[in-house]
Amino acid sequence: MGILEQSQTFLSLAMVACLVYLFLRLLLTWWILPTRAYLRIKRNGFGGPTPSFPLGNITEMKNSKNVNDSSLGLPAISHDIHSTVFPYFAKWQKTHGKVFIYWLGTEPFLCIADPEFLKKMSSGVVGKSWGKPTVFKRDRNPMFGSGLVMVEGDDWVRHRHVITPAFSPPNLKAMASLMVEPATMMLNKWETLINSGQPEIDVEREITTTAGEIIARTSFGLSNQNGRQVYEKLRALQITLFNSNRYVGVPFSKWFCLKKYLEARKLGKEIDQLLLSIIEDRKKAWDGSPHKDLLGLLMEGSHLDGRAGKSLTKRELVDECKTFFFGGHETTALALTWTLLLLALHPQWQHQLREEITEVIGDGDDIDFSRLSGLKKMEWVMQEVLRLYAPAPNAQRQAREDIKVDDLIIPNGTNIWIDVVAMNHDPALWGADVNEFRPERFKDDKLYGGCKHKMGFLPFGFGGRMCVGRNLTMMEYKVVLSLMLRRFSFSTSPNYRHSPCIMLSLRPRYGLPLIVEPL
Ligand code: HEM
Repeated sequence: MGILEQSQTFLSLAMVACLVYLFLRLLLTWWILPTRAYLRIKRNGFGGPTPSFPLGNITEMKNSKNVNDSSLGLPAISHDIHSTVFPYFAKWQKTHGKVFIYWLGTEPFLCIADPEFLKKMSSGVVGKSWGKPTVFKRDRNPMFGSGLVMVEGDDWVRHRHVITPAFSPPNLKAMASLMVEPATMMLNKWETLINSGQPEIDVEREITTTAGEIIARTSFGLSNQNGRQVYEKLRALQITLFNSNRYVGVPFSKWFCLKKYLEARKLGKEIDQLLLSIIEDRKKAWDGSPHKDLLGLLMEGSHLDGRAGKSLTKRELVDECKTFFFGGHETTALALTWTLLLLALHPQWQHQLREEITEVIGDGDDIDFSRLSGLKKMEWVMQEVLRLYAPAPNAQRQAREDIKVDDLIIPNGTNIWIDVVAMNHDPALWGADVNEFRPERFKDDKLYGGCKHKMGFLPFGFGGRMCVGRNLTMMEYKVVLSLMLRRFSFSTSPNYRHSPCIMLSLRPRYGLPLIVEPL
């Protein structure tokens, strides 16, 4: 055999070896490991719908009927939404109970809507020992990168250690003033629209834009051109990622929407560059007095000197800015949006809140931020809205060790999906009036609203990984709602179609048109 033939044979063998290796790896990743994990979980006796390869239960999920998708207008409004937003979970729960296994592509998930099981499962696991499902990390990388939502272990401890002080009450108070201008601009625009004969306003779209502007100001500032560009590109990234019909967990699914994927990657890189340039500019201009936004506070907390174990790198700061934007903007906007729907449906509560605002913070143009904590009824309303229409409809985890629950073992690597909406609408936890809007249930029990189990109401998650931005949200909610209720009253529009749906968060599928009238 000549040298040429020998090298050709060698190349062919090498190619075959590569293909065999690739095939075995894929088999291992998509079939053997998940099946092994599944069998280990199933050994505990959990049931669940039968999966198929490679979609798991996705086909059934996509084909499930949204039973309340009403085009019937107002009479059809029901707050009993679990079977509307998660029809497949509602169905599987009836057959398999409140803890069962379902599959996203080749990834098995343990779905939990039983607070006692959740309590037992999480009691021995500290924040740093929880993982986040790898399959979501890949999917959401352009949004969160290695930000707090996704990091694990000692990295999570380090991030949380630097980030938590930025959300301290004095820092939040300084941020409150950044919220007033965008909210007032939105309200001025509403007044102009009403004066020009358009009293019906899609408040969801308006509030989402304003909340985006607020979170951008509070996260990294919008005072220079780069800040504004980051904000615009972050919004474009969000639309790009969530307009694609994704098949999370399905092998090669990324390639089905390659164009969107490449677009998101390009936007992601541009955003990173802009944020890096903001960080560099601030570093150069550093005079010891930090900007009062979150990035400024994190840079101060990090000193950017690379002290191991105590600081965040520039790359990590970039990811945290993106995390605040994506974690904090839509959730808060949706809390406000659903509040306006419920207040429009319950004018007596609208009236009560307006009275409270006048009593506690007065009815001038300014807001004394130190008085916001006196808005107690507004807090009950917020809690009740988060219960009926949880903007974060689930919490997710991945076990990083075997977890014992009584005689059962949740094996290392198990993906966990906590069905918050199911628990919030469970009559066994809340009583027969579970689907009624009754903010007063939080009067004597401001944290749990009389829920029969302390793990049954988790609007901001649980344990060490509970939402770091919850006090910022509470402040924004009070500032923006006070400004709105001082100037306008809200009533329902016949054009509203009640169809809550999940697009990462829980949102009104067709927006929220309301009739807005100046007071
Ligand atoms: C109504 C508004 C909000 C809701 C309903 C909400 C809900 C949640 C939930 C359910 C979690 C997961 C907790 C867990 O896994 O146990 C979470 C985590 C998180 N949230 Fe929020 N959130 C809101 C607003 C915000 C805001 C305004 C920010 C930041 C500016 C923020 C930043 C974060 C971060 C960084 C995490 C990750 C915490 C960690 O893993 O240590 N959130 N949030």
